[in-house]
Amino acid sequence: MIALETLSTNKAHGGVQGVYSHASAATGTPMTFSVFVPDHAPGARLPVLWYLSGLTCTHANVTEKGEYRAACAEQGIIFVAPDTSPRGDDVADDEAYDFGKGAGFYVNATQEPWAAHFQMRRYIEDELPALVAQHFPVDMARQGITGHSMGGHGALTIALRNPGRFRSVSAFAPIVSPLNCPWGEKALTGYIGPDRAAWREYDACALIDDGARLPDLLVDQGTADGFLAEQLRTELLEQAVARAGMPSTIRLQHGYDHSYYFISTFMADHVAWHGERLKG
Ligand SMILES: N[C@@H](CCC(=O)N[C@@H](CSC=O)C(=O)NCC(=O)O)C(=O)O
Repeated sequence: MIALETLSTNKAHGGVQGVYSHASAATGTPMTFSVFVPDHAPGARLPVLWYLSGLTCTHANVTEKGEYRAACAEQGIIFVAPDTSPRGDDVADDEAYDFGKGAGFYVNATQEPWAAHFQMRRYIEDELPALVAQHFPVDMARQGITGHSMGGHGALTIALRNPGRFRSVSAFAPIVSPLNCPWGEKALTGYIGPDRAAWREYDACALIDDGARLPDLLVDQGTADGFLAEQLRTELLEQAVARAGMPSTIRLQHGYDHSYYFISTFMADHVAWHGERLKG
């Protein structure tokens, strides 16, 4: 069994909100994540919703500001929030907020100096699920995934690359095409290198164009989001799902920005949407 250190636990909405740390083989660093486990019958196994956070975040942003616990308690869903990058003094970094620590982009870096620790795809796709399955009462046949901004990009691309693994997929204000926005071009050039063909497995629109499909999809995007026009480019996802004939619900929410005020407003909707698909 992989060792897990409990950093804190607090009773909330009848369940337990915990924060945990472990030594990650994928990143070669300690990694911290949070888990909310609703109250449940002894021996019961609950569905799990993975939430991937955006640029500059740790597990703490959504844990403190995401307002998911009441909805998860009602739906009986375990909510897991990982960090967004490896951390530590020997981990490469960049002065900018959109590259390096806090900006792992859910990729396996191949370029130096990033490759040694920036293996967030492997961490999120393989290592953390195995760890969570060992330590928490999850039913791994009932997984959903969501995320915000860079984390929305992570949720979409991980789900598209792993058909059948997630029964439900949603996103809040996701980066939909790193090939076509400055955040994505900078991060993928740095982590993966200049060959843009190698970026396609990290681009939701390219994955859909290349044949990947989801059973359906929920996206909420605020119209007053300052990143919408240049970075998020929701219209590219609308075009990709239309080309593919892929069922999706992409909602433009009038007047909402990119913050956790927006995320927390629609969090219960997303948890309920996942709950419908994760039942039984
Ligand atoms: N500091 C930056 C903006 C950083 C930012 O807005 N981060 C978002 C995610 S953006 C895409 O991944 C976030 O979730 N921040 C944490 C929070 O608690 O709000 C700037 O000044 O432009």
